[in-house]
Amino acid sequence: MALNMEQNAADGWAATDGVIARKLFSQGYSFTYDDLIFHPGHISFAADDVDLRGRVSRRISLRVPLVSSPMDTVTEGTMAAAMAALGGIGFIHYNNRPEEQAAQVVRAKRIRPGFVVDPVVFGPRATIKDLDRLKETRGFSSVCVTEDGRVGSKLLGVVTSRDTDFVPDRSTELSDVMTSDVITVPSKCSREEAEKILIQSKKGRLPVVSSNGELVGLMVRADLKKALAYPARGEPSLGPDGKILVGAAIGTREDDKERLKLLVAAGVNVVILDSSQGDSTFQLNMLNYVKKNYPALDVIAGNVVTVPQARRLIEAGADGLRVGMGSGSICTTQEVCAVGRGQATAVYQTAKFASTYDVPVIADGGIANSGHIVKALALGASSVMMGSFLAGTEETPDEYFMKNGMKLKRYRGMGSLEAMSKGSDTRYFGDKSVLKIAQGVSGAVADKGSVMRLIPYTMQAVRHGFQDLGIKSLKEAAQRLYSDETKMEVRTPAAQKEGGIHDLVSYEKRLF
Ligand SMILES: NC(=O)C1=CN([C@@H]2O[C@H](COP(=O)(O)OP(=O)(O)OC[C@H]3O[C@@H](n4cnc5c(N)ncnc54)[C@H](O)[C@@H]3O)[C@@H](O)[C@H]2O)C=CC1
Ligand SMILES: O=c1[nH]c(=O)c2[nH+]cn([C@@H]3O[C@H](COP(=O)(O)O)[C@@H](O)[C@H]3O)c2[nH]1
Ligand SMILES: [K+]
Repeated sequence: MALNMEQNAADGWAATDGVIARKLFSQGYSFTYDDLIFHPGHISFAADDVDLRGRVSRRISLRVPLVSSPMDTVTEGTMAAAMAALGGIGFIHYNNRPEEQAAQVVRAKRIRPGFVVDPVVFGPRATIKDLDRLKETRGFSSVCVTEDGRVGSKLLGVVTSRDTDFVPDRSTELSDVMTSDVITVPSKCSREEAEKILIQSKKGRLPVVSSNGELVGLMVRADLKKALAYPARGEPSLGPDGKILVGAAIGTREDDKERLKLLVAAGVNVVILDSSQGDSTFQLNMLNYVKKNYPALDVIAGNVVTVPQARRLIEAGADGLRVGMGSGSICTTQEVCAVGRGQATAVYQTAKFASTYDVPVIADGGIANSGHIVKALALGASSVMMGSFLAGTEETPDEYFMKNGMKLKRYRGMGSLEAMSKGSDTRYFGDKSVLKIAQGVSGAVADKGSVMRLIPYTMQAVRHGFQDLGIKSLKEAAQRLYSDETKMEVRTPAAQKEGGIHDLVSYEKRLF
Protein backbone atom coordinates (compact mmCIF):
# COMPACT_ATOMS: atom_id res chain seq x y z
CA MET A 1 0.00 0.00 0.00
CA ALA A 2 2.80 2.40 1.02
CA LEU A 3 4.65 1.37 -2.10
CA ASN A 4 1.64 2.21 -4.27
CA MET A 5 1.35 5.65 -2.71
CA GLU A 6 5.05 6.26 -3.37
CA GLN A 7 4.57 5.13 -6.96
CA ASN A 8 1.57 7.42 -7.43
CA ALA A 9 3.50 10.33 -5.98
CA ALA A 10 6.39 9.59 -8.31
CA ASP A 11 4.00 9.45 -11.28
CA GLY A 12 2.55 12.77 -10.18
CA TRP A 13 5.99 14.32 -10.21
CA ALA A 14 6.77 12.77 -13.57
CA ALA A 15 3.49 13.96 -15.08
CA THR A 16 4.49 17.57 -14.64
CA ASP A 17 8.08 17.07 -15.77
CA GLY A 18 8.13 17.70 -19.50
CA VAL A 19 5.47 17.44 -22.18
CA ILE A 20 4.23 14.55 -24.27
CA ALA A 21 4.04 14.88 -28.04
CA ARG A 22 0.23 14.55 -28.20
CA LYS A 23 -0.12 17.67 -26.03
CA LEU A 24 2.75 19.65 -27.49
CA PHE A 25 1.73 19.30 -31.11
CA SER A 26 -1.93 20.15 -30.61
CA GLN A 27 -1.54 23.73 -29.45
CA GLY A 28 -1.56 25.52 -32.78
CA TYR A 29 2.18 26.09 -33.09
CA SER A 30 4.32 24.96 -35.98
CA PHE A 31 7.42 23.52 -34.33
CA THR A 32 10.58 22.48 -36.01
CA TYR A 33 13.52 20.38 -34.88
CA ASP A 34 15.48 23.22 -33.28
CA ASP A 35 12.46 24.31 -31.23
CA LEU A 36 12.42 21.01 -29.38
CA ILE A 37 14.61 19.07 -27.03
CA PHE A 38 13.97 15.54 -25.76
CA HIS A 39 14.32 14.42 -22.19
CA PRO A 40 16.93 11.70 -21.78
CA GLY A 41 15.71 8.19 -20.92
CA HIS A 42 17.31 5.36 -18.98
CA ILE A 43 20.36 3.75 -20.60
CA SER A 44 20.60 -0.02 -20.33
CA PHE A 45 22.46 -0.85 -23.56
CA ALA A 46 25.46 0.25 -25.60
CA ALA A 47 25.17 2.73 -28.47
CA ASP A 48 26.27 -0.05 -30.83
CA ASP A 49 23.22 -2.08 -29.77
CA VAL A 50 20.83 0.50 -31.22
CA ASP A 51 19.09 -0.89 -34.29
CA LEU A 52 18.06 1.92 -36.61
CA ARG A 53 16.48 -0.24 -39.30
CA GLY A 54 13.77 1.81 -40.96
CA ARG A 55 11.57 1.87 -44.06
CA VAL A 56 10.92 4.11 -47.03
CA SER A 57 7.79 2.34 -48.15
CA ARG A 58 5.54 -0.53 -47.18
CA ARG A 59 7.76 -3.20 -48.70
CA ILE A 60 11.19 -1.59 -48.61
CA SER A 61 13.15 -1.55 -45.39
CA LEU A 62 16.59 -0.09 -44.89
CA ARG A 63 19.35 -0.98 -42.48
CA VAL A 64 20.31 2.69 -42.47
CA PRO A 65 17.19 4.90 -42.62
CA LEU A 66 18.78 7.63 -44.72
CA VAL A 67 17.64 8.64 -48.19
CA SER A 68 19.16 10.99 -50.75
CA SER A 69 16.76 13.47 -52.30
CA PRO A 70 15.78 13.37 -55.98
CA MET A 71 17.48 16.65 -56.81
CA ASP A 72 19.72 17.27 -59.80
CA THR A 73 22.60 18.47 -57.64
CA VAL A 74 22.29 15.50 -55.26
CA THR A 75 21.25 12.15 -56.72
CA GLU A 76 22.31 10.48 -59.92
CA GLY A 77 23.73 6.97 -60.32
CA THR A 78 26.86 7.46 -58.22
CA MET A 79 25.01 8.82 -55.18
CA ALA A 80 22.26 6.19 -55.49
CA ALA A 81 24.88 3.43 -55.58
CA ALA A 82 26.75 4.90 -52.60
CA MET A 83 23.61 5.33 -50.48
CA ALA A 84 22.59 1.72 -51.17
CA ALA A 85 26.12 0.47 -50.49
CA LEU A 86 25.82 2.13 -47.06
CA GLY A 87 22.47 0.48 -46.32
CA GLY A 88 20.26 3.44 -47.31
CA ILE A 89 18.76 4.37 -50.66
CA GLY A 90 18.97 7.14 -53.23
CA PHE A 91 16.23 8.49 -55.48
CA ILE A 92 17.42 9.58 -58.91
CA HIS A 93 16.04 12.96 -59.97
CA TYR A 94 13.94 13.46 -63.08
CA ASN A 95 15.14 16.84 -64.25
CA ASN A 96 16.33 15.08 -67.40
CA ARG A 97 15.02 13.08 -70.32
CA PRO A 98 13.40 9.75 -69.41
CA GLU A 99 16.17 7.79 -71.19
CA GLU A 100 18.82 9.67 -69.23
CA GLN A 101 17.12 8.92 -65.92
CA ALA A 102 16.68 5.24 -66.79
CA ALA A 103 20.35 5.08 -67.80
CA GLN A 104 21.27 6.40 -64.33
CA VAL A 105 19.27 3.59 -62.72
CA VAL A 106 21.10 1.04 -64.86
CA ARG A 107 24.42 2.70 -64.04
CA ALA A 108 23.73 2.71 -60.30
CA LYS A 109 22.95 -1.00 -60.41
CA ARG A 110 26.17 -1.73 -62.30
CA ILE A 111 28.40 0.11 -59.85
CA ARG A 112 30.47 -2.18 -57.65
CA PRO A 113 31.93 -0.54 -54.54
CA GLY A 114 35.68 -0.32 -54.96
CA PHE A 115 35.57 -0.35 -58.78
CA VAL A 116 35.25 2.46 -61.33
CA VAL A 117 32.54 1.25 -63.74
CA ASP A 118 32.90 3.92 -66.39
CA PRO A 119 36.58 4.83 -66.47
CA VAL A 120 37.91 7.36 -68.96
CA VAL A 121 39.24 5.37 -71.90
CA PHE A 122 41.15 6.44 -75.02
CA GLY A 123 41.73 4.76 -78.37
CA PRO A 124 45.23 3.92 -79.63
CA ARG A 125 45.25 6.88 -82.06
CA ALA A 126 44.58 9.43 -79.32
CA THR A 127 47.62 11.58 -78.55
CA ILE A 128 49.58 12.64 -75.50
CA LYS A 129 48.03 16.07 -76.05
CA ASP A 130 44.61 14.50 -75.34
CA LEU A 131 46.01 13.18 -72.08
CA ASP A 132 47.38 16.62 -71.20
CA ARG A 133 43.89 18.03 -71.72
CA LEU A 134 42.42 15.35 -69.45
CA LYS A 135 44.93 16.28 -66.76
CA GLU A 136 43.76 19.89 -66.97
CA THR A 137 40.04 19.10 -66.79
CA ARG A 138 39.89 16.02 -64.59
CA GLY A 139 43.17 16.12 -62.70
CA PHE A 140 44.51 12.71 -63.77
CA SER A 141 46.49 11.53 -66.75
CA SER A 142 46.53 7.74 -66.54
CA VAL A 143 44.06 5.89 -68.73
CA CYS A 144 43.31 2.53 -70.27
CA VAL A 145 43.63 2.27 -74.03
CA THR A 146 41.10 0.07 -75.82
CA GLU A 147 40.64 -0.85 -79.47
CA ASP A 148 37.83 1.63 -80.12
CA GLY A 149 38.38 4.00 -77.22
CA ARG A 150 35.39 2.80 -75.18
CA VAL A 151 34.66 0.61 -72.19
CA GLY A 152 33.57 -2.82 -73.43
CA SER A 153 36.15 -3.00 -76.20
CA LYS A 154 39.43 -4.96 -76.18
CA LEU A 155 42.04 -3.64 -73.74
CA LEU A 156 45.29 -2.77 -75.55
CA GLY A 157 47.30 -1.14 -72.79
CA VAL A 158 47.62 1.47 -70.07
CA VAL A 159 49.26 4.91 -70.29
CA THR A 160 50.46 6.77 -67.22
CA SER A 161 52.37 10.02 -66.83
CA ARG A 162 55.54 7.94 -66.48
CA ASP A 163 55.10 6.91 -70.12
CA THR A 164 54.58 10.47 -71.34
CA ASP A 165 56.45 12.84 -69.00
CA PHE A 166 59.56 13.24 -71.12
CA VAL A 167 58.12 12.85 -74.61
CA PRO A 168 58.64 16.25 -76.27
CA ASP A 169 56.32 15.57 -79.21
CA ARG A 170 52.87 15.77 -77.62
CA SER A 171 51.23 14.64 -80.87
CA THR A 172 52.69 11.17 -80.35
CA GLU A 173 49.95 8.55 -80.43
CA LEU A 174 49.21 6.58 -77.29
CA SER A 175 49.86 3.26 -79.04
CA ASP A 176 53.53 4.31 -79.30
CA VAL A 177 53.99 5.00 -75.59
CA MET A 178 51.50 2.77 -73.76
CA THR A 179 52.47 -0.25 -71.70
CA SER A 180 50.89 -3.30 -73.31
CA ASP A 181 51.95 -5.86 -70.75
CA VAL A 182 49.22 -5.05 -68.23
CA ILE A 183 48.27 -6.85 -65.01
CA THR A 184 44.47 -7.36 -65.12
CA VAL A 185 41.80 -9.20 -63.15
CA PRO A 186 38.80 -11.12 -64.52
CA SER A 187 35.36 -9.56 -64.04
CA LYS A 188 34.24 -12.27 -61.61
CA CYS A 189 37.11 -11.41 -59.26
CA SER A 190 35.85 -10.28 -55.83
CA ARG A 191 36.63 -6.83 -54.50
CA GLU A 192 38.90 -8.26 -51.82
CA GLU A 193 40.87 -10.40 -54.31
CA ALA A 194 41.26 -7.48 -56.71
CA GLU A 195 42.46 -5.23 -53.87
CA LYS A 196 45.10 -7.80 -52.93
CA ILE A 197 46.33 -8.01 -56.53
CA LEU A 198 46.37 -4.21 -56.88
CA ILE A 199 48.44 -3.84 -53.71
CA GLN A 200 50.89 -6.56 -54.75
CA SER A 201 51.21 -5.19 -58.30
CA LYS A 202 52.43 -1.82 -56.98
CA LYS A 203 50.64 -0.27 -59.99
CA GLY A 204 48.28 2.70 -59.93
CA ARG A 205 45.52 1.02 -61.93
CA LEU A 206 44.15 -2.49 -62.19
CA PRO A 207 41.90 -3.02 -65.24
CA VAL A 208 39.05 -5.54 -64.96
CA VAL A 209 38.54 -7.54 -68.16
CA SER A 210 35.95 -9.96 -69.53
CA SER A 211 36.89 -13.47 -70.68
CA ASN A 212 37.40 -11.97 -74.18
CA GLY A 213 39.85 -9.40 -72.92
CA GLU A 214 37.39 -6.48 -73.09
CA LEU A 215 37.77 -3.73 -70.51
CA VAL A 216 34.76 -3.77 -68.12
CA GLY A 217 36.01 -1.79 -65.12
CA LEU A 218 38.96 -0.51 -63.20
CA MET A 219 40.34 -0.42 -59.69
CA VAL A 220 42.42 2.63 -58.78
CA ARG A 221 45.13 2.62 -56.12
CA ALA A 222 44.34 6.16 -54.91
CA ASP A 223 40.65 5.21 -54.44
CA LEU A 224 41.65 2.09 -52.53
CA LYS A 225 43.88 4.09 -50.19
CA LYS A 226 40.97 6.39 -49.44
CA ALA A 227 38.48 3.54 -49.04
CA LEU A 228 40.69 1.74 -46.53
CA ALA A 229 40.41 4.80 -44.29
CA TYR A 230 36.58 4.80 -44.36
CA PRO A 231 34.62 3.20 -41.51
CA ALA A 232 33.13 -0.25 -42.08
CA ARG A 233 30.02 0.02 -44.25
CA GLY A 234 27.92 -2.94 -43.14
CA GLU A 235 25.39 -4.68 -45.36
CA PRO A 236 24.19 -2.91 -48.52
CA SER A 237 20.52 -2.46 -49.44
CA LEU A 238 19.73 -5.22 -51.91
CA GLY A 239 16.58 -5.91 -53.88
CA PRO A 240 15.05 -9.28 -54.72
CA ASP A 241 17.27 -9.42 -57.85
CA GLY A 242 20.37 -9.38 -55.64
CA LYS A 243 21.30 -5.95 -57.02
CA ILE A 244 21.33 -2.73 -55.00
CA LEU A 245 18.07 -0.91 -54.34
CA VAL A 246 17.55 2.17 -56.50
CA GLY A 247 14.68 4.63 -56.33
CA ALA A 248 13.61 7.32 -58.78
CA ALA A 249 11.31 10.31 -58.87
CA ILE A 250 8.64 10.94 -61.48
CA GLY A 251 6.00 13.61 -62.03
CA THR A 252 2.28 13.38 -62.57
CA ARG A 253 2.00 14.34 -66.24
CA GLU A 254 0.99 12.10 -69.11
CA ASP A 255 4.67 11.90 -70.25
CA ASP A 256 5.62 10.46 -66.87
CA LYS A 257 3.87 7.20 -67.75
CA GLU A 258 6.41 6.60 -70.51
CA ARG A 259 9.20 7.62 -68.11
CA LEU A 260 7.95 5.12 -65.55
CA LYS A 261 7.92 2.37 -68.17
CA LEU A 262 11.59 2.99 -68.91
CA LEU A 263 12.46 3.15 -65.20
CA VAL A 264 10.74 -0.16 -64.52
CA ALA A 265 12.54 -1.73 -67.49
CA ALA A 266 15.80 -0.39 -65.99
CA GLY A 267 15.01 -2.20 -62.73
CA VAL A 268 13.91 0.65 -60.45
CA ASN A 269 12.75 -0.67 -57.05
CA VAL A 270 10.55 2.18 -55.81
CA VAL A 271 9.29 5.51 -57.17
CA ILE A 272 8.41 8.84 -55.64
CA LEU A 273 5.71 11.06 -57.08
CA ASP A 274 7.59 14.31 -56.74
CA SER A 275 5.63 17.43 -55.93
CA SER A 276 5.71 20.21 -53.36
CA GLN A 277 1.98 19.67 -52.74
CA GLY A 278 1.02 16.04 -53.20
CA ASP A 279 -2.64 16.36 -52.33
CA SER A 280 -3.86 16.79 -55.91
CA THR A 281 -6.07 14.93 -58.35
CA PHE A 282 -2.94 14.69 -60.54
CA GLN A 283 -1.26 12.63 -57.87
CA LEU A 284 -4.33 10.53 -57.08
CA ASN A 285 -4.67 9.67 -60.78
CA MET A 286 -0.99 8.78 -61.07
CA LEU A 287 -1.14 6.64 -57.92
CA ASN A 288 -4.07 4.83 -59.42
CA TYR A 289 -2.21 4.29 -62.67
CA VAL A 290 0.95 2.97 -61.03
CA LYS A 291 -0.92 0.67 -58.66
CA LYS A 292 -2.95 -0.77 -61.53
CA ASN A 293 -0.10 -1.21 -64.01
CA TYR A 294 2.81 -2.01 -61.70
CA PRO A 295 1.33 -3.65 -58.60
CA ALA A 296 4.73 -4.98 -57.51
CA LEU A 297 6.25 -1.49 -57.41
CA ASP A 298 6.09 0.59 -54.24
CA VAL A 299 4.97 4.20 -54.81
CA ILE A 300 5.74 7.02 -52.40
CA ALA A 301 3.42 10.00 -52.65
CA GLY A 302 3.82 13.55 -51.40
CA ASN A 303 4.86 15.94 -50.26
CA VAL A 304 2.34 16.30 -47.47
CA VAL A 305 2.37 17.93 -44.05
CA THR A 306 -1.16 17.38 -42.71
CA VAL A 307 -3.43 14.49 -41.81
CA PRO A 308 -6.13 15.19 -44.46
CA GLN A 309 -3.45 15.25 -47.19
CA ALA A 310 -1.95 12.03 -45.86
CA ARG A 311 -5.35 10.37 -45.61
CA ARG A 312 -6.25 11.02 -49.26
CA LEU A 313 -2.94 9.67 -50.55
CA ILE A 314 -2.93 6.62 -48.28
CA GLU A 315 -6.50 5.79 -49.23
CA ALA A 316 -5.49 6.05 -52.89
CA GLY A 317 -2.84 3.38 -52.27
CA ALA A 318 0.38 5.26 -51.40
CA ASP A 319 2.99 2.84 -50.03
CA GLY A 320 4.89 5.63 -48.33
CA LEU A 321 4.61 9.36 -47.70
CA ARG A 322 7.21 12.06 -48.19
CA VAL A 323 6.70 14.75 -45.59
CA GLY A 324 7.87 18.35 -45.63
CA MET A 325 6.76 21.57 -47.22
CA GLY A 326 9.04 24.56 -47.18
CA SER A 327 11.45 23.05 -44.65
CA GLY A 328 14.27 22.46 -47.13
CA SER A 329 17.42 24.56 -46.93
CA ILE A 330 16.86 25.86 -50.48
CA CYS A 331 13.05 26.16 -50.15
CA THR A 332 11.20 29.43 -50.45
CA THR A 333 7.73 27.87 -50.63
CA GLN A 334 6.55 29.18 -47.26
CA GLU A 335 7.69 32.64 -48.21
CA VAL A 336 6.27 32.59 -51.74
CA CYS A 337 3.06 30.61 -51.21
CA ALA A 338 2.31 31.01 -47.50
CA VAL A 339 1.72 27.29 -47.05
CA GLY A 340 3.72 24.59 -45.33
CA ARG A 341 4.43 23.54 -41.77
CA GLY A 342 7.21 23.39 -39.21
CA GLN A 343 8.93 20.11 -39.91
CA ALA A 344 8.72 18.59 -36.39
CA THR A 345 4.95 19.13 -36.27
CA ALA A 346 4.52 17.89 -39.86
CA VAL A 347 6.46 14.69 -39.18
CA TYR A 348 4.72 13.94 -35.88
CA GLN A 349 1.18 14.51 -37.17
CA THR A 350 1.50 12.68 -40.48
CA ALA A 351 3.57 9.78 -39.12
CA LYS A 352 1.14 9.18 -36.26
CA PHE A 353 -1.78 9.02 -38.67
CA ALA A 354 0.09 6.94 -41.28
CA SER A 355 1.21 4.45 -38.63
CA THR A 356 -2.39 3.37 -38.18
CA TYR A 357 -2.23 2.16 -41.81
CA ASP A 358 1.33 0.82 -41.43
CA VAL A 359 2.48 3.33 -44.07
CA PRO A 360 5.97 4.71 -43.42
CA VAL A 361 6.79 8.41 -43.50
CA ILE A 362 10.00 9.89 -44.90
CA ALA A 363 10.92 13.13 -43.11
CA ASP A 364 12.11 15.29 -45.99
CA GLY A 365 14.08 18.50 -45.67
CA GLY A 366 15.58 20.65 -42.96
CA ILE A 367 18.22 18.18 -41.79
CA ALA A 368 21.35 20.07 -40.83
CA ASN A 369 22.90 17.78 -38.22
CA SER A 370 22.68 14.32 -36.62
CA GLY A 371 20.43 15.71 -33.87
CA HIS A 372 17.81 16.60 -36.48
CA ILE A 373 17.89 12.99 -37.71
CA VAL A 374 17.39 11.74 -34.14
CA LYS A 375 14.47 14.11 -33.72
CA ALA A 376 12.82 13.12 -37.02
CA LEU A 377 13.08 9.41 -36.20
CA ALA A 378 11.98 9.83 -32.58
CA LEU A 379 8.95 11.81 -33.79
CA GLY A 380 7.74 8.88 -35.87
CA ALA A 381 9.53 9.11 -39.23
CA SER A 382 10.63 5.76 -40.64
CA SER A 383 13.45 7.33 -42.63
CA VAL A 384 14.97 10.71 -43.35
CA MET A 385 15.54 12.37 -46.72
CA MET A 386 18.35 14.85 -47.20
CA GLY A 387 19.46 17.31 -49.83
CA SER A 388 21.84 19.87 -48.41
CA PHE A 389 23.34 17.47 -45.87
CA LEU A 390 24.62 15.35 -48.76
CA ALA A 391 25.24 18.16 -51.24
CA GLY A 392 28.94 18.91 -51.53
CA THR A 393 29.98 15.28 -51.12
CA GLU A 394 32.10 13.55 -53.74
CA GLU A 395 29.17 11.39 -54.87
CA THR A 396 26.89 14.20 -56.06
CA PRO A 397 26.81 15.11 -59.77
CA ASP A 398 29.00 18.04 -60.89
CA GLU A 399 32.61 18.87 -60.20
CA TYR A 400 33.96 20.95 -57.33
CA PHE A 401 34.99 24.54 -57.94
CA MET A 402 37.05 27.00 -55.93
CA LYS A 403 35.69 30.32 -54.66
CA ASN A 404 37.32 32.63 -52.12
CA GLY A 405 39.73 29.86 -51.25
CA MET A 406 36.93 27.39 -50.51
CA LYS A 407 36.22 24.14 -52.32
CA LEU A 408 32.52 24.15 -53.20
CA LYS A 409 29.82 22.33 -55.15
CA ARG A 410 26.61 23.68 -56.60
CA TYR A 411 23.35 22.97 -54.75
CA ARG A 412 19.97 24.20 -55.92
CA GLY A 413 16.27 23.76 -55.30
CA MET A 414 14.29 21.84 -57.90
CA GLY A 415 11.86 24.74 -57.88
CA SER A 416 14.62 27.30 -58.50
CA LEU A 417 14.52 29.21 -61.77
CA GLU A 418 17.75 27.55 -62.86
CA ALA A 419 16.48 24.01 -62.28
CA MET A 420 13.08 24.77 -63.76
CA SER A 421 14.50 26.20 -66.94
CA LYS A 422 16.60 23.08 -67.39
CA GLY A 423 13.64 20.90 -66.46
CA SER A 424 11.03 22.32 -68.74
CA ASP A 425 13.46 22.00 -71.63
CA THR A 426 14.24 18.38 -70.98
CA ARG A 427 11.53 16.99 -68.70
CA TYR A 428 8.36 17.76 -70.57
CA PHE A 429 8.51 18.39 -74.28
CA GLY A 430 6.69 21.55 -75.14
CA ASP A 431 5.94 22.64 -71.56
CA LYS A 432 6.21 26.35 -72.09
CA SER A 433 4.31 27.43 -68.95
CA VAL A 434 3.86 31.13 -69.19
CA LEU A 435 5.09 32.76 -66.02
CA LYS A 436 7.55 30.74 -63.96
CA ILE A 437 7.56 31.42 -60.22
CA ALA A 438 10.57 30.22 -58.26
CA GLN A 439 10.03 28.29 -55.03
CA GLY A 440 13.68 27.68 -54.40
CA VAL A 441 17.15 29.13 -54.75
CA SER A 442 20.48 28.10 -56.29
CA GLY A 443 23.69 28.28 -54.34
CA ALA A 444 26.74 26.39 -53.28
CA VAL A 445 27.84 24.26 -50.34
CA ALA A 446 31.24 23.38 -48.93
CA ASP A 447 33.10 20.17 -49.75
CA LYS A 448 32.06 17.40 -47.34
CA GLY A 449 34.32 14.59 -48.57
CA SER A 450 32.77 11.22 -49.32
CA VAL A 451 29.38 9.98 -48.08
CA MET A 452 31.30 6.79 -47.29
CA ARG A 453 32.74 8.68 -44.31
CA LEU A 454 29.95 11.17 -43.64
CA ILE A 455 27.11 8.66 -43.29
CA PRO A 456 28.77 6.07 -41.00
CA TYR A 457 29.90 8.80 -38.60
CA THR A 458 26.50 10.51 -38.73
CA MET A 459 24.74 7.22 -38.02
CA GLN A 460 27.02 6.57 -35.06
CA ALA A 461 26.04 9.98 -33.69
CA VAL A 462 22.36 9.07 -34.19
CA ARG A 463 22.93 5.81 -32.28
CA HIS A 464 24.37 7.82 -29.39
CA GLY A 465 21.27 10.01 -29.50
CA PHE A 466 19.00 6.97 -29.26
CA GLN A 467 21.08 5.57 -26.44
CA ASP A 468 20.65 8.81 -24.51
CA LEU A 469 16.92 8.60 -25.13
CA GLY A 470 17.03 5.03 -23.79
CA ILE A 471 15.44 3.84 -27.03
CA LYS A 472 16.83 0.82 -28.82
CA SER A 473 15.02 0.84 -32.18
CA LEU A 474 12.64 2.83 -34.39
CA LYS A 475 9.85 0.48 -33.44
CA GLU A 476 10.43 1.23 -29.77
CA ALA A 477 10.62 4.95 -30.58
CA ALA A 478 7.13 4.80 -32.10
CA GLN A 479 5.77 2.76 -29.18
CA ARG A 480 7.10 5.23 -26.63
CA LEU A 481 5.92 8.21 -28.64
CA TYR A 482 2.36 6.99 -29.06
CA SER A 483 2.07 5.67 -25.51
CA ASP A 484 3.01 9.10 -24.12
CA GLU A 485 6.31 7.94 -22.68
CA THR A 486 8.58 10.18 -24.76
CA LYS A 487 8.99 13.50 -23.02
CA MET A 488 10.15 16.72 -24.58
CA GLU A 489 10.05 20.47 -24.18
CA VAL A 490 10.11 23.58 -26.30
CA ARG A 491 13.40 25.44 -26.12
CA THR A 492 13.16 29.16 -25.60
CA PRO A 493 15.50 31.26 -27.77
CA ALA A 494 17.86 31.53 -24.78
CA ALA A 495 17.74 27.76 -24.25
CA GLN A 496 18.58 27.25 -27.91
CA LYS A 497 21.50 29.61 -27.50
CA GLU A 498 22.63 27.73 -24.40
CA GLY A 499 22.36 24.44 -26.28
CA GLY A 500 24.70 25.72 -28.93
CA ILE A 501 28.32 26.77 -28.58
CA HIS A 502 28.67 30.01 -26.64
CA ASP A 503 31.08 32.29 -24.85
CA LEU A 504 34.22 31.14 -26.62
CA VAL A 505 36.67 33.45 -28.30
CA SER A 506 37.44 30.84 -30.94
CA TYR A 507 36.75 27.18 -31.58
CA GLU A 508 36.89 24.46 -34.17
CA LYS A 509 33.68 22.47 -34.64
CA ARG A 510 34.05 18.95 -35.98
CA LEU A 511 31.73 15.96 -35.67
CA PHE A 512 34.44 13.42 -36.47
N1 LIG B 1 9.14 19.88 -50.41
C1 LIG B 1 8.96 21.14 -50.66
O1 LIG B 1 8.72 21.95 -49.79
C2 LIG B 1 9.06 21.64 -52.05
C3 LIG B 1 9.62 20.91 -53.05
N2 LIG B 1 9.79 21.42 -54.31
C4 LIG B 1 10.42 20.60 -55.34
O2 LIG B 1 10.46 21.33 -56.54
C5 LIG B 1 10.08 20.54 -57.64
C6 LIG B 1 8.87 21.12 -58.32
O3 LIG B 1 7.77 21.06 -57.44
P1 LIG B 1 6.33 21.44 -57.94
O4 LIG B 1 6.37 22.77 -58.58
O5 LIG B 1 5.41 21.24 -56.82
O6 LIG B 1 6.11 20.33 -59.10
P2 LIG B 1 4.79 19.73 -59.71
O7 LIG B 1 5.22 19.01 -60.94
O8 LIG B 1 4.02 18.97 -58.72
O9 LIG B 1 3.93 20.99 -60.05
C7 LIG B 1 4.24 21.94 -61.07
C8 LIG B 1 2.93 22.48 -61.61
O10 LIG B 1 2.38 21.51 -62.49
C9 LIG B 1 1.05 21.21 -62.13
N3 LIG B 1 0.75 19.82 -62.51
C10 LIG B 1 1.26 18.70 -61.97
N4 LIG B 1 0.76 17.60 -62.59
C11 LIG B 1 -0.08 18.04 -63.54
C12 LIG B 1 -0.90 17.41 -64.51
N5 LIG B 1 -0.95 16.07 -64.61
N6 LIG B 1 -1.65 18.19 -65.33
C13 LIG B 1 -1.59 19.54 -65.23
N7 LIG B 1 -0.86 20.19 -64.33
C14 LIG B 1 -0.09 19.45 -63.49
C15 LIG B 1 0.99 21.50 -60.65
O11 LIG B 1 -0.29 21.73 -60.18
C16 LIG B 1 1.88 22.73 -60.53
O12 LIG B 1 1.17 23.89 -60.83
C17 LIG B 1 9.88 19.16 -57.07
O13 LIG B 1 11.08 18.46 -57.24
C18 LIG B 1 9.60 19.37 -55.61
O14 LIG B 1 10.01 18.28 -54.81
C19 LIG B 1 9.32 22.64 -54.61
C20 LIG B 1 8.75 23.42 -53.68
C21 LIG B 1 8.56 22.98 -52.30
O1 LIG C 1 10.58 24.85 -51.56
C1 LIG C 1 11.36 24.16 -52.18
N1 LIG C 1 11.86 24.64 -53.31
C2 LIG C 1 12.70 23.96 -54.10
O2 LIG C 1 13.13 24.44 -55.13
C3 LIG C 1 13.05 22.65 -53.66
N2 LIG C 1 13.83 21.69 -54.18
C4 LIG C 1 13.79 20.67 -53.30
N3 LIG C 1 13.03 20.95 -52.27
C5 LIG C 1 12.76 20.14 -51.10
O3 LIG C 1 13.83 20.30 -50.18
C6 LIG C 1 14.31 19.02 -49.77
C7 LIG C 1 15.76 19.08 -49.38
O4 LIG C 1 15.91 19.89 -48.25
P1 LIG C 1 17.30 20.04 -47.47
O5 LIG C 1 18.25 20.73 -48.39
O6 LIG C 1 17.00 20.87 -46.28
O7 LIG C 1 17.75 18.67 -47.14
C8 LIG C 1 14.03 18.17 -51.00
O8 LIG C 1 14.03 16.79 -50.72
C9 LIG C 1 12.68 18.69 -51.46
O9 LIG C 1 11.58 18.17 -50.75
C10 LIG C 1 12.55 22.18 -52.47
N4 LIG C 1 11.72 22.92 -51.73
K1 LIG D 1 13.08 26.86 -46.11
